[in-house]
Amino acid sequence: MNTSAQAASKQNAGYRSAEEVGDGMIVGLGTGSTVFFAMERLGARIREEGLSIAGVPTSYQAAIRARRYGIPLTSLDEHPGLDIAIDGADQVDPALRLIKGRGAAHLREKCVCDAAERVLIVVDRTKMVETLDAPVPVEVLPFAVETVSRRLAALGADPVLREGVKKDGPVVTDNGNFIVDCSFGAIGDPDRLEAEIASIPGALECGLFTTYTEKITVIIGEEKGCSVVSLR
Ligand SMILES: O=C(CO)[C@H](O)[C@H](O)COP(=O)(O)O
Repeated sequence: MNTSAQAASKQNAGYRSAEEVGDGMIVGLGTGSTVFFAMERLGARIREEGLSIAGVPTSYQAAIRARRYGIPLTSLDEHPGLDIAIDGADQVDPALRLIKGRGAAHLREKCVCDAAERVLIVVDRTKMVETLDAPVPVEVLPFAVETVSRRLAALGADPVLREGVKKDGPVVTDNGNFIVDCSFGAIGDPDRLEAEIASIPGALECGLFTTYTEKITVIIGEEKGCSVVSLR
């Protein structure tokens, strides 16, 4: 898919997801280029229709974007139950299991996903795969980065500490932790792998999302229009 087709697909998915948001809702706001289109459209609905919502941002980047689009912000402390969350993904399999975290925001994104009644995942078609096989990001307590990396290697990964692009040294997340990217190749049993990673002390959260499939709706943006997939 060329870049302009991909941008149009992301925009269509993002805009479509914003139409699912109703007056008075508390909305989880994911991180990434696709969900930013959703925020842009939500901002337009606030201005044009008087839509009244508040968003819980999953990163500094999401908070900055939401403010720019005029979306009032709140927190999980104030709203531990969210009506809906909108987020992107790096890969989606036919059972609606996800790999997330290219933007290193998956720890907060998982908290928001867990707190939401419904979750809209906005992607372009390149993200839809038969088998999850992208590197799985793991947010790691810096104190334990070596022990966690050893345990991840024992699970079959090739763990790589994520380095900054416009910064020397490791990427530091919004929570003050490191990211270790783990290539496992094709992941035969994502549910088990997520549980195994969760059992490692110091591995704070991984980018596999396997337990929310029943409340997820995937909006797949196409160059023209969208298709919608859910298990319900
Ligand atoms: O998980 C994420 C950030 O942690 C993003 O949602 C995911 O990387 C998709 O991003 P994009 O919409 O820019 O392709």
